[in-house]
Amino acid sequence: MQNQYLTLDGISKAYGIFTAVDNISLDIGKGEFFSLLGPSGCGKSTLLRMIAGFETPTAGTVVLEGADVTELPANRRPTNMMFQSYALFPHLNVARNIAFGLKQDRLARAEIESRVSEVARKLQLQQLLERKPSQLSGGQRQRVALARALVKRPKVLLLDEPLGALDKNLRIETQHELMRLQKELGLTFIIVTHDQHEAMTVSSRIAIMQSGRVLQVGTPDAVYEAPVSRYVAKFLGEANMFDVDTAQREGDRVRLTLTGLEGQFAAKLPTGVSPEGKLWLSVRPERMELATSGAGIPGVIDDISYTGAQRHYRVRISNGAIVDALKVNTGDSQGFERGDAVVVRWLEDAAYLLGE
Ligand SMILES: Nc1ncnc2c1ncn2[C@@H]1O[C@H](COP(=O)(O)OP(=O)(O)OP(=O)(O)O)[C@@H](O)[C@H]1O
Repeated sequence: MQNQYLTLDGISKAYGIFTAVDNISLDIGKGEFFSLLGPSGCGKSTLLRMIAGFETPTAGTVVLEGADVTELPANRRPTNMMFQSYALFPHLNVARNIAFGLKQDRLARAEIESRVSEVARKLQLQQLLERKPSQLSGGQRQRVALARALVKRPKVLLLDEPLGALDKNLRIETQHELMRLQKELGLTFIIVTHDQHEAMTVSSRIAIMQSGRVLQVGTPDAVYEAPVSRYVAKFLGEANMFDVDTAQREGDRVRLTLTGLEGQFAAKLPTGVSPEGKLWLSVRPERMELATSGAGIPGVIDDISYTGAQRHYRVRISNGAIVDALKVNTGDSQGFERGDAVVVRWLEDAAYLLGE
């Protein structure tokens, strides 16, 4: 990771007896595009608001560039939050909306004008400065909301579900726009999202949260390829889970038997974890191989769905469970038909041993 820039050390936030954020420690590097990812209510907004200074932690510290900012109010921190576009002032034009925060800070008029025109140029808003928010498209409103946050020249930009209001195509376009801007400006972005695709697309690293805690932190690749638990694996896409009967550790690998299936299987252990309690062997659907014969678990194609780019096979295997296999549509193969007898198998490095 890059240099430690923003450090959260043992941060908690309790509301009465309810703990929304529970003892989180994180190091975020300068220039990172960092995502807080988790389901509704897991505490990601509360954590972001503590970084911003809108909430005070009940325990722990926030250190930015070596300075403890835990008790500093939001307007005195070098952070700024981008709010959803519906928070724009409807009666002010784009230029005035962007300038609003700078006026509040009592900057000189010439300084305000030059900053507004600079940010308008970066966000391609020059032609729209006289318009009111109601005269803009959703995507344009979003850019104004972003301009309003960036014009204050924060060192860390905080974004809480910034693209939630956009339709799918615009959302993808705006994700790329955000990535471009983040690189161009060299700023640190911290984004809150419950959308795993979004987090995977934009982030240098992701923190996956559940019930006020961080379960795993890593690059999109690392968390997808080597999740530390069943929960993380399922949250970041699809995963086949085979019930484990017995597990025997051999270094960073495990020898396994699986419920209702003959023979021995092997899996990797996620780094730094020794899963306990109920265990599963996990294989991603795109790593699942289907063949007509040879070694593997026998099964029958139960259902096929075709999504254009991919074929999704549901295979009923010999212990009665359903296995999902995804195949890229290369156009040159007919694939399998419903009712075909197949064997399913995977390369050993595609399998992980996971606990709850
Ligand atoms: N001011 C408050 N008083 C009491 N409880 C709160 C307060 N703010 C948040 N909470 C609770 O803390 C928990 C975490 O809320 P938070 O908004 O951080 O979740 P989130 O992960 O951002 O969810 P969402 O994606 O739905 O916004 C929730 O159960 C919420 O009800």
